[in-house]
Amino acid sequence: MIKIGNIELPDFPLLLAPMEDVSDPPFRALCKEQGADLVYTEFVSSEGLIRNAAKSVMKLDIYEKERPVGIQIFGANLDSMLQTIDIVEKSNPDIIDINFGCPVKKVVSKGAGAGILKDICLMEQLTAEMVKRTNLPVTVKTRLGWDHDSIKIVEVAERLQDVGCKAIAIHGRTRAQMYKGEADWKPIAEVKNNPRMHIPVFGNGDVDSPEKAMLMRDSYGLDGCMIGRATIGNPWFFKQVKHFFETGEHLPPVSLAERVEAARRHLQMAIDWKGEKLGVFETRRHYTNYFKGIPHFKEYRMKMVTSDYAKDVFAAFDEVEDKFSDFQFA
Ligand SMILES: Cc1cc2nc3c(=O)[nH]c(=O)nc-3n(C[C@H](O)[C@H](O)[C@H](O)COP(=O)(O)O)c2cc1C
Repeated sequence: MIKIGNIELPDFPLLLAPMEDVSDPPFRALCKEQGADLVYTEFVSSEGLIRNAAKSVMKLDIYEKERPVGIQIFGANLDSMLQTIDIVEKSNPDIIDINFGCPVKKVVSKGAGAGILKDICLMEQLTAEMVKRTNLPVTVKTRLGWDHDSIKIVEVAERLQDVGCKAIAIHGRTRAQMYKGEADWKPIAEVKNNPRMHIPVFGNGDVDSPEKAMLMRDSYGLDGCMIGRATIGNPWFFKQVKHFFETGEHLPPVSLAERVEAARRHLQMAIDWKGEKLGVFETRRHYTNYFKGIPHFKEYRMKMVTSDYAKDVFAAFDEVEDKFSDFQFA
């Protein structure tokens, strides 16, 4: 069993990575149903929350059925981050996660996200103060370092642990790499193998098959696996990995009927959550992913993403189900 504070997770838990514009409550709920052991919100701006910006506040919504869930926040200003804790606690998450890994310029230029990897003392101080401010477990998601020459992830992880961080998820790339090249899990294994390390160390980066998840578990000895891109349009990935762990066999490809059903449920949950107008709008970005591989899908996608009314989108789902009932996904 793996513990994050008092939260108990099974051995080698599978975590849904925080993903902007992807990890919304309906998607997280679908991933949970398919075997995700812990899910995270997309990152939420501390400055946005303090300004009470509707877009940021909405990201704090969670469903009971998706627990345990971590709300991920980012920022570089200590006062703002502490105020943010008070706001986030009202949503009653199970975990507060700090984003020390976002590589995008507009975030790092303010010293937030991966920008903080240039100032390990501030990273440590922010974590320490946030831990003191809340009774919830505080976890960190970060990258290997700012660039290849400045990787100090073993020291960083130990310092964060020593100030009370309860788990660390590490993306095996530096900020300089952005998403280029391959994720390197060796430095993550070094963090795990540090005899002083006792909090869970989760690996992240490029897990896109059950075999790779198994490699992370068996060859790198990590405590769990955080999965991002492989789950986009594919919440079934968690079930596929778990099935492979249990049987050594692959599940058959997900059928069109299951995909249509997931898209329907995603839309319905979004409507119940935000109302028809916003629910229809916010769910549009997911359709390409659910139906990836269908030939000449554009015509149907256009119907799904240009309509303002749920009934038209549901009708487009029915049409896809009808038209492509024989289509075999890879
Ligand atoms: C569309 C997208 C949005 C992302 N948003 C976030 C985010 O909000 N917070 C975060 O910590 N990482 C974010 N990431 C990074 C992922 O959590 C993860 O670290 C990265 O994709 C590598 O894992 P993967 O190879 O399993 O996708 C995002 C990645 C993608 C593809």
